[in-house]
Amino acid sequence: MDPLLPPMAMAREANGRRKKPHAVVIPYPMQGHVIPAAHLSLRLAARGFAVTFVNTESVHQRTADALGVDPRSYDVFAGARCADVRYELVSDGFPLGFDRSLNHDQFMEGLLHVIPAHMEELLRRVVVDPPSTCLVVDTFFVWPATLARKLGVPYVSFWTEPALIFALYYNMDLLTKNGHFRCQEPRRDTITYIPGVPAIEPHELMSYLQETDTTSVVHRIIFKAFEEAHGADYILCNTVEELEPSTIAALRLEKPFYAVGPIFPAGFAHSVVATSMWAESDCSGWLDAQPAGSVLYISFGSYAHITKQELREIAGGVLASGARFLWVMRPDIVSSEDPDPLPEGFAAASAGRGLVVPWCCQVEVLSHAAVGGFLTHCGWNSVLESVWAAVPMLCFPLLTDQLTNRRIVVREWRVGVPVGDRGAVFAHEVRARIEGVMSGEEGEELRQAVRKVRATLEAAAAPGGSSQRGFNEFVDELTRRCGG
Ligand SMILES: O=c1ccn([C@@H]2O[C@H](COP(=O)(O)OP(=O)(O)O[C@H]3O[C@H](CO)[C@@H](O)[C@H](O)[C@H]3O)[C@@H](O)[C@H]2O)c(=O)[nH]1
Repeated sequence: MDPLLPPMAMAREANGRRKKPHAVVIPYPMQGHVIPAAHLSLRLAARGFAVTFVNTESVHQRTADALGVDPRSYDVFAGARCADVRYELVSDGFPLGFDRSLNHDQFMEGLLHVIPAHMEELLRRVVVDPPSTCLVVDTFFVWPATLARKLGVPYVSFWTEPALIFALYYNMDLLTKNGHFRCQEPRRDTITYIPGVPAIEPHELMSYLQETDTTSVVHRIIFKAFEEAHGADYILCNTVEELEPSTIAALRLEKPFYAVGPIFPAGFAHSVVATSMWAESDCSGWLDAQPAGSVLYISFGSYAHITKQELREIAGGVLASGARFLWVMRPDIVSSEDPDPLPEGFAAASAGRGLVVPWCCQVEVLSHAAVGGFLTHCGWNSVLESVWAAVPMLCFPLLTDQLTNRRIVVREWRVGVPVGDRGAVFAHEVRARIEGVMSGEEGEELRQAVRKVRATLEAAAAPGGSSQRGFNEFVDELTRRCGG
């Protein structure tokens, strides 16, 4: 009996039964990636996998700090006691006190050049029985196919964004060949040649594919990560088959591709795992006191920054609209060096109808009856959560997939409206859009549309639905391959 095997696996081996398959789940060390990976882990554990979940020491420390608990004795999965999830930590190469938000590019260089060595060391320790193990690793990492091959285990590439985004990155060579990417003067006409992808405009591409300087550290990460994705054995995606059928069908010609979304906490608004990297303010008392559907929820996620000028325009629009609002003002939203970036006088001018907090439990807020609209940066988790809560969106994408996600929200599903672009967002437009969504006829149409998309998500997630079937197929395949 191998003393390093998880206890459940040992018990089964001793009983002479099949070994449990072992999934090592490694999220990208960012909030929007850790949350779905944690819930995916619980799902895998519920289906008979022994799971090892790997957080970076930094994410771990921040989660413990957010909860006010001692990081030395804390396990993110402590609240999910019966789940067979072991919790491991790995260094990302930087000291815990290093400000990864302020020093973004330096941190990214670490993810490109330093973390792979730490991951290899960790995996050599936790992959004790390669035939029963698979790596379920975030697609944005630059090492998983290479390391999986070295260790003799399959690489499941976990994609936390829409299939559309995966397809565009996966086919960067086609974009390059056709002159839409990686050239000084990219073509501006519609892109019609990516397999399975409906016609898409260049300005709807992810921000990194719109940039002409492709030497940035993020570009280098994306190029390497998708080289690795080409070597993946399986793709697991937080999307829904019915919402992206042609794209998923085309990707299936390349790889086994499983659409298993939306990946949420089991009860949606209440999670048994604590994943927040900022302390959550309790907004329920304030929300309880607001009329149904009257509150605009505003948040730009965990990663992107906005400029002070953009913030000023948005704040001006929010004030002028007269709407009630709950605004998540992440302490580094402009920069860690400017923790209070709202315009002077904003608090006084909005007293009595607005609440500004550094962080909250977003799924709980979106589920509250008082919330009637979501001004969002269109991070994919936020989009899925907003649809699930049947809340229409006002879209102000900041970077990366968010620009493409806006197209899905506004043009494909018609469950949201745009409110300007980077560097071109204006208070009068923000005001008009808020009024339209919160109280106008437009809002009613959007609410009807969002209920329809929600029904699609719900059907996919229900027993017998496409995402459940996809997950079952994935579990069966991995159990067959890793079940000993
Ligand atoms: O006050 C808050 C704000 C956010 N959240 C949660 O944090 C997550 C944020 O995820 P997301 O909306 O996807 O935004 P980002 O944090 O910006 O996520 C990154 O990761 C996503 C998934 O890959 C990408 O789609 C985004 O563009 C990328 O910036 C969601 O689950 C929210 O519920 C909270 O719990 N409280």
